[in-house]
Amino acid sequence: MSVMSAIIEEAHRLYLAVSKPNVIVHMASNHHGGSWDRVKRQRRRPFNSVILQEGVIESILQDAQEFFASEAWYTERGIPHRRGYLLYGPPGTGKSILLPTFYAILLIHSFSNSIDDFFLQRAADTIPKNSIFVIEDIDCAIPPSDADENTPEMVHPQMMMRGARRVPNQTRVTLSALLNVIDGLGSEEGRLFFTTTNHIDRLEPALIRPGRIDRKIPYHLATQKQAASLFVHFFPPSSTSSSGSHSELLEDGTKATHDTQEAQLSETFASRIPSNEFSIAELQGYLLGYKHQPERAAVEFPAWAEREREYKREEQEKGAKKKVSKEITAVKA
Ligand SMILES: Nc1ncnc2c1ncn2[C@@H]1O[C@H](COP(=O)(O)OP(=O)(O)OP(=O)(O)O)[C@@H](O)[C@H]1O
Repeated sequence: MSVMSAIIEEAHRLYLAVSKPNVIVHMASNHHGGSWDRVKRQRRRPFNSVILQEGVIESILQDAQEFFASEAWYTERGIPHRRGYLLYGPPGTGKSILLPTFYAILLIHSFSNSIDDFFLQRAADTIPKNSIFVIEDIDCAIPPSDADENTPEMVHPQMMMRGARRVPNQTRVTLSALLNVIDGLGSEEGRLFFTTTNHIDRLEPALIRPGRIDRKIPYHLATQKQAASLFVHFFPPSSTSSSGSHSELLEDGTKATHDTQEAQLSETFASRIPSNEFSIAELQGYLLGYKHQPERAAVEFPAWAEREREYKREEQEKGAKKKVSKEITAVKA
């Protein structure tokens, strides 16, 4: 082996050693007209920290593994070796966090006037091998078909949380360019393509037809079972087993084991969660206020939920008033 190839092999070995526990995230940037030059490394998220309905993660993984193992099958039949997944559902349900469970991803995650057809095509042409291509919030990729010049702005779904700021809707990507990019993904070697949306109903049917999107995976607001899992994730039995403080608060007394106490607390918490009303992100926000107080976290949710509902009602009313006054201004003008 030549010195040079030994060095290359060693560099490769080191790269693998360093990168494995991490996800390498390349983000599309327009510094050089559409390249993947913004790279960050983040810890690979363990699959078991993503709390989805039973079997969802396993089925995606199995599907992806089978896809990578069947390159020859695709080639023999002349079918592009590409597989597309659409993750759709309300904000804060875990669509984005599933992605860093894979090893390397390429991410286009915010569409603005800096992204146009040229940018998109160039980024797609330079996708490194063995990476997963992700377009977040694909409904924001192209302007809505009913947009007119009087629709100067829209709310980016990720901005709909508290403190939301309106952002200009000036994306310059066309549907045909987006379709070309997705169709071109299989032209070299196997590509997994993931995209997410909060609004599946707003997507052009052509964008999600089979062959472009092969699996549509719905995400939902939290069930009681997911709420219980999240609670256990926050307060694993081992983290509090040395502290006996919470045992006094349990109704059935002192004889219960710590594991049983934890299980009881998570059940208590889950029983207070109305199914399909709050997202996991919202429940997580609530639990963060009780990092070291599992007993209080388990029982105080209803009061918090009432305040949240009130807040959302007020926000909705404000939004409705704003819309009416905008319409009045438009009619006057
Ligand atoms: N299913 C879940 N399991 C574990 N944590 C979750 C889950 N859903 C949301 N979270 C937590 O909430 C945060 C937001 O989640 P994420 O960004 O994946 O939501 P999203 O569905 O992509 O939202 P959006 O549609 O607004 O982009 C995450 O950082 C994570 O900590």
